[in-house]
Amino acid sequence: MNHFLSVKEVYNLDVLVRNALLFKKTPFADKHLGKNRTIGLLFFNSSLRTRLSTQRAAQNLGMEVIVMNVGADSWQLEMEEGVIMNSDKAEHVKEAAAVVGQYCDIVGVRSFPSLTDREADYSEKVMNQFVKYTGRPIISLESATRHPLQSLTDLITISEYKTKARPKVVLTWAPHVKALPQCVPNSFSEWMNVADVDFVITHPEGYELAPEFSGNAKITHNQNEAFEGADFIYAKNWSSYTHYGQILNQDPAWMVTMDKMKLTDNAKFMHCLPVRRNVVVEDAVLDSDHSIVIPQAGNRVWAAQVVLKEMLMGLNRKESPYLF
Ligand SMILES: NCCC[C@H](NC(=O)CCC(=O)O)C(=O)O
Ligand SMILES: NC(=O)OP(=O)(O)O
Repeated sequence: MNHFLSVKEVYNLDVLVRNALLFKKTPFADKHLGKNRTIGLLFFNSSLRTRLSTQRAAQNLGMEVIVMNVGADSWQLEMEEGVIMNSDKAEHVKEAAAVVGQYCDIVGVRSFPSLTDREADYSEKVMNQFVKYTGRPIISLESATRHPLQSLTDLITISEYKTKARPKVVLTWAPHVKALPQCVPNSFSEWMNVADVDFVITHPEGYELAPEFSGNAKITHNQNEAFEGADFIYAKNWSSYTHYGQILNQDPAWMVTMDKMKLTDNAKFMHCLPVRRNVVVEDAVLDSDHSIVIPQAGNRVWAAQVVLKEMLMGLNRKESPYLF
């Protein structure tokens, strides 16, 4: 694995999930692999889980970790090519990314979408600049359109908790007070569409995801119908893709409640977190046995660790091609 930006870089999904669960049993089995290797984690946006779990995963592999809140601590970066840099942005990504590449063997980047310029966001302008100029393998820590470490975690968690060979997995839109990215639902859909699950998406009208992500999923505007017989309920708010970045609906009737969970086949409740209680999902669900959001977040470590292991093995192969 060179870069990790989407499910497309994954050669064998089943093996990746199985190896992640092996790390859960023996976290330090590959402690030697990251010796004298450094990962740099660059955050343009806030994070709790991604930052700590990736750091922990790297440490489990024996790596050194450097973290920077680019949005707050370093220079503001210019992402456009060929511009006159007379605004507030002091440094171009061409230099910044290349310099970070001098200090690190692998670089992680978190950069949310603007939600104002759909074309720029969906062309992954920022992430691609880092891929182009860092000269190192890049791991997405949530980009403008995807959150692959989260989706791998979700697949690992579903594999762990499923009680049927082919569970029914429902992605449901839920209300929110802010306009949020489509990354998590895009990415979740992309991964579920290649996994062995019965995948259903439910959302109000106007919240259709980009077709490249929703793919062949069953889509319904009837949330109750979607919940019937479900084994997993995955809740998430997102802003509109078609009316780009807008909030079209804040109807509290879309909140996940205990009454709705009763329609399911005793489903597990999942959310990537952070979650707003009693807006997205009511307390009663989050505090019940339905909720697996904490072990789900715990699995972020094993997802990051299995991806970093693949990347480290790739680096070793490149540097010592005759040993492999
Ligand atoms: N990394 C996981 C989700 C990050 C982001 N959520 C948020 O920004 C929530 C912010 C709030 O609730 O104020 C999102 O939806 O993509
Ligand atoms: N789920 C997730 O990515 O959480 P953070 O935004 O806290 O990293």
